[in-house]
Amino acid sequence: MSAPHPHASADVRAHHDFDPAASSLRGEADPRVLAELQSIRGTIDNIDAALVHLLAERFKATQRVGVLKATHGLPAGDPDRETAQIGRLRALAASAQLDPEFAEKFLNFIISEVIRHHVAISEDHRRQDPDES
Ligand SMILES: O=C(O)C(=O)C[C@]1(C(=O)O)C=C[C@@H](O)C=C1
Repeated sequence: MSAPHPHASADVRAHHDFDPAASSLRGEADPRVLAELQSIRGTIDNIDAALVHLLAERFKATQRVGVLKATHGLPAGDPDRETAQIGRLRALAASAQLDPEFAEKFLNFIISEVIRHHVAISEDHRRQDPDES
C-alpha cells in the first residue's frame, strides 16, 4: 500500500464539515426547483474544488519564481510578461464565451497577490543576506 497523500485528511475534513444542501432558500421555492438548484450546485462544488487545487498549484509555482527572483536580485513584477499573458487570456476567454474583462480582472487580482508574495520573499531574503543583491 502506498503512503496516504499528506493533504488527504484535510481534504476529508473539509468535505466532512461541508453541507452540500446548505441554503437560505428552503421554503422559498417549489421543491422541484430546489432539487434542480441542488443538482446544479453539485457541479459548482466540483468546479470550485478544482479552482482551489489549480490556484494552489499556481501559487506553488509562483513561490518558486519569487525565490528565484529574490536570489538573483530581479524585480518582483514583469510588466511585459503580464501584458502578453493578459492578451492571451482575453483571447482564450472570448473563444470560451467568458467575459474578457472579467478574465483580465481575475488575472490582475491573482498577479497583485503574487507580487505581494514576491516582495515579502525578497525582503526576507535581504534580511538573511544583507550583502547580496
Ligand atoms: O512570471 C513571472 O515573472 C511571475 O512573477 C509570475 C507573474 C504571474 O503571476 O503570472 C507575477 C508577476 C509578474 O509581473 C508576472 C507574472
